[in-house]
Amino acid sequence: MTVIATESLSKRFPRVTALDRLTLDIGPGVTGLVGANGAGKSTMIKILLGLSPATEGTAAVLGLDVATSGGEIRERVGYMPEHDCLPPDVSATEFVVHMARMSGLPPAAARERTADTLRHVGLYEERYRPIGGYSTGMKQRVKLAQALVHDPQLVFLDEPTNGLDPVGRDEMLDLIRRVHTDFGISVLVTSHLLGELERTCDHVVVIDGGKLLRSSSTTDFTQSTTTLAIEVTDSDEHPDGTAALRAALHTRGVTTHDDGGGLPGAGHIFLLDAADETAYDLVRDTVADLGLGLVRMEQRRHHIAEVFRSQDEQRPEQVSERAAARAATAATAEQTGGDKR
Ligand SMILES: Nc1ncnc2c1ncn2[C@@H]1O[C@H](COP(=O)(O)OP(=O)(O)OP(=O)(O)O)[C@@H](O)[C@H]1O
Repeated sequence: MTVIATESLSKRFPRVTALDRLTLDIGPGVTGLVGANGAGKSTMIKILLGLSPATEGTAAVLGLDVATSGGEIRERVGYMPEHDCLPPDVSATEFVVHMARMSGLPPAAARERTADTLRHVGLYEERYRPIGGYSTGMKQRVKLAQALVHDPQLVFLDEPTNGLDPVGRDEMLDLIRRVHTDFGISVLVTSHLLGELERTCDHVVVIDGGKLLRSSSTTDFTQSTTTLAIEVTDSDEHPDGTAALRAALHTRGVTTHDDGGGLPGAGHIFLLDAADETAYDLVRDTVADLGLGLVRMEQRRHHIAEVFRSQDEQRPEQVSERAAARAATAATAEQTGGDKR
């Protein structure tokens, strides 16, 4: 089943091509639309909502043509805009009830749905306080609630983690995942951070400068590697268990590497290439011979940003330097919990 389909979709402004012949076929579930600032994410959402006409090409949302059925699409789709657009003097309840009424719900149903939705996004206790006194995270939740209150089939969430600290981002990403798992609502969520989408999304679409770089399931992006990450305990006999194990493996002909991948506890973790299962047995036996405890032996998965770095190395003519630099910037920003502004 297709939820969003575009065919050679383009949007040209006088000075810039915001979308350049984008062809996509997106199914149900949680889909991430990722790209740096100015990549064309918000423009795409506005076209899909039927709010802004495409210059060329076609697009359909839930089987409805965006050029002719904008009203019907907006009845069935929720939209969380990127920028702060909330009235400061009213409470979350008043605002969300108002938005529910605008969507056509009768007064009693609007109040009931508002209470349910605010509970779902974790704002139930605060629902009668004026929005002006809310934190950024609470405001993002109000924006999410108003997008969900009319029980849409699909929601567009434009940069919902913007301005949030790492804990707030994790909570928002969990909430987004639950929008799909608890209510069966499909989600299109945009982000400029490649890495945060791999935990949340079933499918990821990457655009750069309005062009499609890749559209794949998240598991295709993050296939397992043949690299093993190993972590062991220290012992009285081997106060640096990691060094002892690496030396022992070295004498048995196995080359190990430092972990450069930012796994938790990096420094105590090292990597080795495991071409086949004998490597697992060798590590297990060597750890046992040394009398150490094995904390972790796991196959590493690719991170999405790494995929772009390696694509750039392999196919420089197809993936622009600018795209790789942006991917790297996004990955760095994410590691430091940074925000784009
Ligand atoms: N109404 C407009 N008139 C002219 N140019 C526009 C207009 N809207 C967007 N653009 C340009 O189109 C390009 C894509 O913008 P868009 O807002 O879709 O990017 P984005 O990926 O959502 O980035 P951001 O997260 O910064 O909003 C940018 O170069 C932007 O300056």
